[in-house]
Amino acid sequence: MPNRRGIISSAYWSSKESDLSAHGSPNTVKFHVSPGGALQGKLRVPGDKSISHRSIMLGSLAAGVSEVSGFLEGADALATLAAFRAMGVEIEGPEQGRLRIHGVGLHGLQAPAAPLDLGNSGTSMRLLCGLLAGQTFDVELVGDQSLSRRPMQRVTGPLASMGARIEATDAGTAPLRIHGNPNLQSLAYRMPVASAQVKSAILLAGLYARGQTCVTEPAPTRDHTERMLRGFGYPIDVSGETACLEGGGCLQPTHVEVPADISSAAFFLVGASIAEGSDIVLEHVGINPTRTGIIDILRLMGASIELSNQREVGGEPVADIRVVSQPLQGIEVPPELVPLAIDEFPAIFIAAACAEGETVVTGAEELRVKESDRISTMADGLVALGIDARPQPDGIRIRGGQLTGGRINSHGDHRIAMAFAMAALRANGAITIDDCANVNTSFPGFVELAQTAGLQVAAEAAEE
Ligand SMILES: O=C(O)C1=C[C@@H](OP(=O)(O)O)[C@@H](O)[C@H](O)C1
Ligand SMILES: C=C(OP(=O)(O)O)C(=O)O
Repeated sequence: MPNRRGIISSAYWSSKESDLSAHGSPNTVKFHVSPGGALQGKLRVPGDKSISHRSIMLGSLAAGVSEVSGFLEGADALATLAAFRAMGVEIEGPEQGRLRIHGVGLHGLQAPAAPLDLGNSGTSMRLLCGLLAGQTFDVELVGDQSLSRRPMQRVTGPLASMGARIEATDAGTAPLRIHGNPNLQSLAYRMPVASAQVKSAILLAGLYARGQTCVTEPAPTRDHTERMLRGFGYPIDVSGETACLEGGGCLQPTHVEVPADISSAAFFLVGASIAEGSDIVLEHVGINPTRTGIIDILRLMGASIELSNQREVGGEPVADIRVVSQPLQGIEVPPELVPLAIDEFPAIFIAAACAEGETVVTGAEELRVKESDRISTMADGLVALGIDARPQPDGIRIRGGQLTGGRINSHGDHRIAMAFAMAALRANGAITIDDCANVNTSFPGFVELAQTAGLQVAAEAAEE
């Protein structure tokens, strides 16, 4: 409950937020961030969201008990977990990031009694479209207001050519009704958009299809599905930009160790780079090369980022990352890095606002169809803080300058909220950020961890 000063305890967050985000909640939480300060210390951010989703999905389809450690207990991954429980999978935990999933095998899922509510999570909805297309039962998938606006045709289209029958709204959005078809055809699909969600949805449908399903991507995207299928003993052939698998195999249970999420670490990479006097180490962060665009982009801007203790954990590369503050320069972000940093642009735009000169991002139109339109939401917020930020159809131009204090509407987008919280490190006045409840979708405990590191941030109950 909010206490007398309106500060919200973490217990209140964890008990309430998944409910709130799952139902297109009113604006119930705001962040108040005092200006200035520096980031210091050793931090471990929560588990990787993409890998956490996939651990539930593949663990549920395996023939036997799998264990997961480091699982992200955020609302998005918990929505996936609840969906599989509703389809008859026994899942013990999460208890401090540990789960025991009693996998039911490829053909053991049962019809859920009610629509599956995936809250704010695009990954859950798109991957489930593929995984559920070949079942023997029908399912309805629903989400919050933001998820109900996001394009689903990119998965329902290719899945339809495999024989999937998925009804959507006229706009191609959720709610989705999946009519299970146990006789899916295989597919060779060349994706028009660089999207790991589309690639994964088709590969998951391919598990149920007769013959070989192949997906070719226009540029590399995160490959956690491919790596984890291998970890579950499922043969998958990746050659160049094409991944292929045969349907009808069997997943063997395994132990998935989820590394810390580089997308959550990104806020601290940027915060420590921009705030003079900062020196932090982020421990045990996943550095899969399909996710490290943020490191490459910040280094091109002049950031001081060192990796140490590089190792492989459960099929994924991991490292400790040290960041020391450095003056940044504006750059033209190489378009080939865009898919490798796709979720990190809200944070990168804050780095750009603190850099000397202009930063130009192109080839990033995908940002317009995330939890919010991240190009216009970020541009509006930066302009509100006195920065020259010009949205373009496929990106943005940002000229670095002095950030002022001000009030930001995050439009319920977790990454916008956290990015602007870090901006306060370089602002000359306080920043208030509205509509922050959804930070819990990807980063439970953000406020507490950021406070520990030195950010003067408080979560407060918003006046309703
Ligand atoms: O596969 C995944 O886990 C994800 C893929 C990306 O989406 P797209 O596939 O739409 O680029 C990313 O933005 C999302 O946060 C997670
Ligand atoms: C885009 C994101 O997630 P999703 O697509 O799963 O909602 C994100 O976390 O930034």
